Amino acid sequence: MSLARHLDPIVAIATAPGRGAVGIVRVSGRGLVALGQTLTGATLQPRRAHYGPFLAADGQPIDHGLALYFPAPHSYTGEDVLELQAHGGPVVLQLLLARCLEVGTHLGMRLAEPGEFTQRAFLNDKLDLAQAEAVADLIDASTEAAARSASRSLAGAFSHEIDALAERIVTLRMLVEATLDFPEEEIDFLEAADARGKLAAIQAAVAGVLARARQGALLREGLRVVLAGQPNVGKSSLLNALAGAELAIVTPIAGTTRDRVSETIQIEGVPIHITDTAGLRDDADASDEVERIGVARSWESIASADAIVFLHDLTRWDDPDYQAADAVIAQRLGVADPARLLQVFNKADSGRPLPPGRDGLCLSARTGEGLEALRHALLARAGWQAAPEGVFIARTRHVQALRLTAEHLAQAADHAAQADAALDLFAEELRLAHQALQQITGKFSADDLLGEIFGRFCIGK
Ligand SMILES: Nc1nc2c(c(=O)[nH]1)N(C=O)[C@@H](CNc1ccc(C(=O)N[C@@H](CCC(=O)O)C(=O)O)cc1)CN2
Ligand SMILES: Nc1nc2c(ncn2[C@@H]2O[C@H](COP(=O)(O)OP(=O)(O)OP(=O)(O)O)[C@@H](O)[C@H]2O)c(=O)[nH]1
Ligand SMILES: [K+]
Repeated sequence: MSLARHLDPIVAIATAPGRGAVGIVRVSGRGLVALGQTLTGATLQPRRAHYGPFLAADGQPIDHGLALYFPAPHSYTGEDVLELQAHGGPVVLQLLLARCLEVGTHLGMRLAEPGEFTQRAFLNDKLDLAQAEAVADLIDASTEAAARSASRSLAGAFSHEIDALAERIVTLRMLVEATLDFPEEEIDFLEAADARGKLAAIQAAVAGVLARARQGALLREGLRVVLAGQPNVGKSSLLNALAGAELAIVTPIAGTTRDRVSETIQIEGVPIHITDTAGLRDDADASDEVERIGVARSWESIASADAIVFLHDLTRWDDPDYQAADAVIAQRLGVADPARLLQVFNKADSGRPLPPGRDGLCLSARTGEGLEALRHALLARAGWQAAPEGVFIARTRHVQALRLTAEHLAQAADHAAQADAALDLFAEELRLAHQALQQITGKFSADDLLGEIFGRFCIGK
């Protein structure tokens, strides 16, 4: 992105759509002193709230509110930032937005694209890429633990770990590359500098960060669980019992929306997206298109689920029709990876034991007995183990970059282990490991990656 382009002032409503006590219109760019002057009729002091009118073209106030001016580089974006904090009505905010565009025409003022304020913060080195992503993850967090972790990542907890690893790889690379210039010393180099020992220590550190990033990604993405089973086995009752006081904070983001067939709960702060697959049984004789689509969706959620809870009814186990219908579902679920399947027997309060020859968890959605065991089984299936305090938020992208780093380091170790170790190959693997690691903080990244990351932000962020 050229310098000239990211100096174009941008403007957006920063607060959520709809009515609110206060609403903010935010501008970032250059030449904002004059803009503030025209809009408020006053000379704004840096970083000091100014109360007064926001003026329309005819000199009449659109509203009275607080104006805040942050001169570059000491602002969120690193550019001049002007905030108009008005009364939070949609019409007031639209009028202010239009007024900013009007007054800023000669500056090239335009509406901001989603994530563009944060993208500018990234381009101006206010935030690295992992921190910028954490901004979005903080806003989208559906549990308290996810929000706390995102906040830690935003403050730099994750980035610092990555930078420290990168630093250690750089030190080793410098040693190796210095030696490459003196071929006669190559033979002794690996011994003298304890390159193998240093590499092993870095590998261990990468493995540690990778394990924590996996936990962070789990906090962000959550676990997708599908409830499968015949009608009346107690799927809804189980969902309600699990939800109980543990409903995650529900947000309007696609996928965490609570509706008839899907709900997000939390277990130890891990978001658990549960989908009920009502209608599973009927797909063979689905009577209409709507039903067929419903059934197809059920199978889609099963295909993409991290865990499938196959629920059975202990009180009907002796009924041959019930068993036959269960077998049909079992057969269809059998195509799914058996490691994802949890066999769960409901209505244990009836006093019926686990059917002979069957393996699974017995519980009662009615009394709550056995629920704790199910919660633990779900978390274990997810691979959750960390205490939320030590966790930073992370994304699949980060986990993949760390895996790639670990692979290149392992390759480097292989080269170093050979009797006639090829130092140039060793050096090349270290370079690739370093590059993979830097993708996380965006010090090495492709433009299309940036577009993809910032394009998913909400408008005004
Ligand atoms: N009104 C308002 N509230 C907000 C934001 C905002 O843009 N406006 N934020 C937007 O996301 C978040 C806060 N993020 C911010 C980050 C840095 C700076 C800032 O002025 N940084 C300067 C000075 C730092 C300092 O004094 O220590 C700098 O980095 O140089 C401001 C807001 C949340 N709350
Ligand atoms: N005794 C006993 N009855 C239960 C238990 N859980 C659910 N039930 C009863 O079983 C019946 C069916 O429960 P639901 O939760 O509606 O079952 P479902 O699987 O969601 O049913 P569909 O929505 O038709 O698929 C209700 O009468 C519940 O009260 C339990 O743990 N013990
Ligand atoms: K039901």
